[in-house]
Amino acid sequence: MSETAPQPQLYVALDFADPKLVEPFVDQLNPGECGLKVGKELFTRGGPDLVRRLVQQGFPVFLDLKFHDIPHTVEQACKAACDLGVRLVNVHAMGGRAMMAAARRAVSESSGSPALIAVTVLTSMNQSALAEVGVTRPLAEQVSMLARLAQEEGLDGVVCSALEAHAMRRIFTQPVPAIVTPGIRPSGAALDDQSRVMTPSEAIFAGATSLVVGRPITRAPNPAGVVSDILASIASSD
Ligand SMILES: O=C(O)c1cc(=O)[nH]c(=O)n1[C@@H]1O[C@H](COP(=O)(O)O)[C@@H](O)[C@H]1O
Repeated sequence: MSETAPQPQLYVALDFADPKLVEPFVDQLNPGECGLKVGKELFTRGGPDLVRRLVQQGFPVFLDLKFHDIPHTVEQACKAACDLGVRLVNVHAMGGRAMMAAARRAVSESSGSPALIAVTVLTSMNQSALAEVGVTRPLAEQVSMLARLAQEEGLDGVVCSALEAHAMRRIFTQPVPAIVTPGIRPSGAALDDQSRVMTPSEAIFAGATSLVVGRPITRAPNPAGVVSDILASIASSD
């Protein structure tokens, strides 16, 4: 198991269509309070230089590219991700054991110390969406099965919904596992395309170690205020 840097309790998902919107948005946030998540949309438009700039500004960065490919390709992609100096990288557990082992090798051999986590079942999916892709096992069991595979291959944690966080704590027994939960909605916020959701304080209480929150922050009139409110609400659930 690698020695990884600590993870922030909150990653703000920077799902912006235009990279020019990132700088003024990020200027409102404090690297001591939250990390930033760069996903497929922003990375495809903004590229690695944008990620490097966020790292240079002192933010912990979660490069959320959910690699899912043959083992060699994922190994090389993970090396490239680590070279950017990010704090957290992810792969899809559905890529299988050999793919996760290749990712583990790449990240362990990198000079940085990002945590490597596996996406289990996307938080946008429910039981019937899972059945449509041929998985008839109960959703929670599917999450646990994939998490066990990831744990056996030495990954540092998982991405799952907060509904499964408690079960993940029994699978990842290291002192500081990375149980990263998107699908977080402050009470009353729109669900958007998320299915398996919890509020920030419920998620931390359930065992999540880092929350991923996008639209409830990025679309708010006062994003820094929402960040403060979320951090205050989880401080009492630790
Ligand atoms: O890996 C992820 O970050 C992720 C996994 C998952 O199962 N569900 C999920 O929503 N995400 C990401 O988390 C973010 C959630 O954004 P909001 O729904 O706007 O809060 C998006 O950037 C998603 O790509």
